[in-house]
Amino acid sequence: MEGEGKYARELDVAVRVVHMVCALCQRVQDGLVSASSGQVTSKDDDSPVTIADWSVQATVRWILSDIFGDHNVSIVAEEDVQALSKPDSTDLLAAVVNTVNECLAEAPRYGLPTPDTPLETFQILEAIEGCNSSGGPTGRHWVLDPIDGTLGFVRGDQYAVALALIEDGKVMIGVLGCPNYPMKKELLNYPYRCHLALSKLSQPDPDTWETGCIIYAMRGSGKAWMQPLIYGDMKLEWPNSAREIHVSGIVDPALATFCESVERTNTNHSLTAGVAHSMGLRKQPLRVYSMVKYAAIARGDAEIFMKFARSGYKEKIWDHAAGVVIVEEAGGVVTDAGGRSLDFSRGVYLEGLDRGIVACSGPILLEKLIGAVYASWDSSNL
Ligand SMILES: Nc1ncnc2c1ncn2[C@@H]1O[C@H](COP(=O)(O)OS(=O)(=O)O)[C@@H](OP(=O)(O)O)[C@H]1O
Ligand SMILES: [Mg+2]
Repeated sequence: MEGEGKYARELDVAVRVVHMVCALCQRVQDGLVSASSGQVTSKDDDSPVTIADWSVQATVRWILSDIFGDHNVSIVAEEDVQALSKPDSTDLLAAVVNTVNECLAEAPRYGLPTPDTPLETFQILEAIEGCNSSGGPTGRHWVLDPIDGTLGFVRGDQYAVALALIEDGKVMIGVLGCPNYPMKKELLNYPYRCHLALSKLSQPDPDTWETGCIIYAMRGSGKAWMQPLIYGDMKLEWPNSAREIHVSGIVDPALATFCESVERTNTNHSLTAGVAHSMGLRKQPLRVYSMVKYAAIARGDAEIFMKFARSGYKEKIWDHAAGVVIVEEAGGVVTDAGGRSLDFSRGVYLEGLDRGIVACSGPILLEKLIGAVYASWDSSNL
């Protein structure tokens, strides 16, 4: 099991807290999908943010600070309090305060501490603001994407909660909560809403893992693990049916599946189509929101992931850290398009990235993929 090693305590806490906030997210997503409007706010860059983004960030900060000590915890995370502090955001802020307190009240079921009294608004704002570290080459930094794939989240589709721990510039542990990624991989092939409609007709069955999963790994263990999400009144009992996961053994491009971003603003679909053609991939791309794509590679449900953002866009560490260590420990490889490892030591951004990010189930496919990127690059219109 994963219970040994320098980061055993951190991993245990990280897995528990991700389980807990996934339940929060599912409640909010159910509400969003059935509500008509008014629950999604736009940030200054026009990207969407919901009460779940802030609530997850505040909850994770409170738990990590309580367990490891406020002054020992540095967190690099996606959200700030700007939109939440506007004069017309009172209802939004009240909803966040409620959501965080509801979630923390459940903490003992996850083996986590709970506050003696509900947190006050200022404490919750402080917790969100307290995640403003910018990482760097030395020391320990937690990296959190409270909701990765916010578009998928608001559309009732795939999203992930991603928590990683970086020490001295290296990602040492990664946890991905994928509440809408059940055991059956076929379900990734069509919008999650369809599955949701079907599964609402019956109670989730833990043996078929219909409720989604948590995936995690510790650097150097050579292992990656998956647990089913708990639901209803269940208590998180370690090891919670954990099972080891591994990347796919497929090396023939004709049999390989590649996955990529849904939104064409986030990746260049015509470039990836050219690369796919050049390396002999035959299957249709699997377009999935969020870091669930890394989870798909680690679980062996897909063999290749590519992301080529438009030039000028800088990738953030919270969109990749957890996924990278999980894929690597599950037996896969993640590099930039020049075959170099991603550098998590340079702050909030993945500086020095050569064109884009690729992940493969192994070195044979990676070599072919990088060759195909070189062959396709000049004809792409980036
Ligand atoms: N222009 C642009 N180019 C590239 N990447 C961008 C861009 N804008 C945003 N982002 C970041 O991409 C994150 C979502 O990536 P995905 O691969 O999951 O995309 S998609 O949702 O499937 O379309 C997304 O994460 P979330 O904000 O957590 O959803 C962003 O951090
Ligand atoms: Mg993200």
